[in-house]
Amino acid sequence: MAWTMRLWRPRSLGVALGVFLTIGFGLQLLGGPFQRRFPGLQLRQSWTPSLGPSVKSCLPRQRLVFLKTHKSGSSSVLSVLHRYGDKQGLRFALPAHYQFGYPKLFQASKVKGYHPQSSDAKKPFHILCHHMRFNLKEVLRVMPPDSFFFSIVRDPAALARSAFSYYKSTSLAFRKAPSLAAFLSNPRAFYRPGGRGNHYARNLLWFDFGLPFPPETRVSSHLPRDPNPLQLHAVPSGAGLGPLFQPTATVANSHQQPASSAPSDSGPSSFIQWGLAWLDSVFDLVMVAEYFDESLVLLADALCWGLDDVVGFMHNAQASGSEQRLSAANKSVVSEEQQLTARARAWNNLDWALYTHFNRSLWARIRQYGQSRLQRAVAELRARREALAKRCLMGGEALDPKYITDVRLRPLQFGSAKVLGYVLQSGLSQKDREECERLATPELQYKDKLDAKQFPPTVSLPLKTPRTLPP
Ligand SMILES: Nc1ncnc2c1ncn2[C@@H]1O[C@H](COP(=O)(O)OS(=O)(=O)O)[C@@H](OP(=O)(O)O)[C@H]1O
Repeated sequence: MAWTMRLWRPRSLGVALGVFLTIGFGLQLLGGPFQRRFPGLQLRQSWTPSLGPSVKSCLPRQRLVFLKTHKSGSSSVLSVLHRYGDKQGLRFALPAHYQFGYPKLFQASKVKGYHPQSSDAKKPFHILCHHMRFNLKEVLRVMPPDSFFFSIVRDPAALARSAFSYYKSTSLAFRKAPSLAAFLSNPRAFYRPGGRGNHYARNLLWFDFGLPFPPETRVSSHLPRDPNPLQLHAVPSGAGLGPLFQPTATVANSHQQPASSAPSDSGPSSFIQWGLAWLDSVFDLVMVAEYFDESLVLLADALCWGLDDVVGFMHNAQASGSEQRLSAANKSVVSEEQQLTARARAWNNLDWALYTHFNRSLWARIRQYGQSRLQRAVAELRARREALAKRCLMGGEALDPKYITDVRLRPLQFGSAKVLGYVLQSGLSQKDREECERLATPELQYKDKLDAKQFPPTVSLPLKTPRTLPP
C-alpha cells in the first residue's frame, strides 16, 4: 500500500485531488482492467532487447493487440500484421465491417465470433488490430492479458495535415475551415467540442488511446461512454516521468528530435502524466511514424520475428503529402510551414505530450538495443524493401490510383487527396505474385480476404427434391 501513502502526503494532496477530479471519467473507463493486466498496480517491466543475432532463444510472439491510431502510418503496420497472420494461419479478431464501432469505445461484442464465456486459455484470437477507440477492459475480454500490446504515434503537425485533407468533409470543424492554416490560426472559430467528427480535429491520438480529456477540452455530453464501467480509485504508481519537452539524444545524432515548437515549457500537467504513465503500463511498444523503420526493427526484436516478417510497403499515403514536401523548398513556404507546425502542436497539446513521450521512450530503447546494431538492421530492412519493390511493383513505387485498375489493389479513395497504391509487375511467377499481392493489398481488401478465410460462406446444400415434381 506504499503507493496509497505516497498519494496522501500533504505535498501530493493538491496534485492527487486535481487528478481525481479531472480524471474521474477516465478511471471509470480504465480502472478495472488496469488491475487485471498488472496485479498489484505494478508498472510493466522495462523492455529488454535481445542480445544479438547469434543468440536466438525466443519463441515468436503471436498474441498481439495493435491499437491502430488514425493518420499515423498505422495502415502500413496493419499490412505487416495482415501478411504475417495470413501466412502463419493466425486468427484475427475482426470487426463486422472495417472498424470496431469507432468512434465509440471498443466493445468485445463487436468482434465477429466472440463468445463471452471463453476463458483466457480458450480465447480464440491471435491478433486484434483494426481501428478502435481503445478500451482495455473490453479488449481483455477478447485477448489474453499477456498479449503484446503496441501502437504507433506521429508528430501531431504531420498528423493534422494528413487528417485535415482526409477528414475535410467528415469533421464539422474542418469542413467549415477554408484551409488548415486558417483553421489553426483561430481554431475556436471552427471547432466545437463534440461536434460531428470533431475528434479528428483535435488530439486524435489521445482520443484513439481511449484516454479521458481534461475539463477544458472535454466533450463529455457527446462522447460515447462505457456502458458498464468498473471502478478503481487509484492512480498508477511509479509514474516517475521526467520533463517531457526536452531534446533527446539520437542515433548518430542525425535525427532532429521534437524539442522546438513545444506548446509548453512548464512540462505536462499531472493529468497528462497520469495518462502517459497509464499507457506505459499497458503498451509494450509504441512505434513512431517518423522513425518507422527503427520502430519496425524494435518490433521484430520484441516479437522474436525476422526482418522479413516486418518488411513491407507504405500504405495509405496521400498524394498531397509529397506535393507539400516539394513546395516546402520555397523559403516563404518554409516559414509558413514552421508556423503551421508550431500551431498544430500547440492546438493538439495532449497529442504533442503523447508524441514527445513515446518518441523519447523509443530512443531510450534504441540505446538499449545498440545504436550501430540498429543502424545495420535498418539498412538491411531498407535493402530488402527495395529489392521487393523492384521485384513486385510497376515503377518500383506507389502510384496514382488512376493507374490501378485491379480493384483488389486499389485503395479506398477518401478525403480531398488521392490515396496512392500499387500495380504489380507483369510476368511474375505464381509464388512471387502471391507474395507481391500480399505486400500490395490495401487494408480493406485484405480484411475482406481474412474475413472470407475465417468465415467461409456456408454452402447451402441443394434440397433433395426430385428434379421433376410429381403432378
Ligand atoms: N512507413 C511510414 N512512415 C511514415 N508515414 C507513413 C508510413 N506509412 C504511411 N504513412 C503515412 O501515414 C498516413 C496514413 O496513416 P494511417 O494509415 O494511420 O491512416 S488511416 O487512419 O488508417 O486512414 C499517410 O500520411 P499522409 O500521406 O500525410 O496523409 C501516410 O503517408
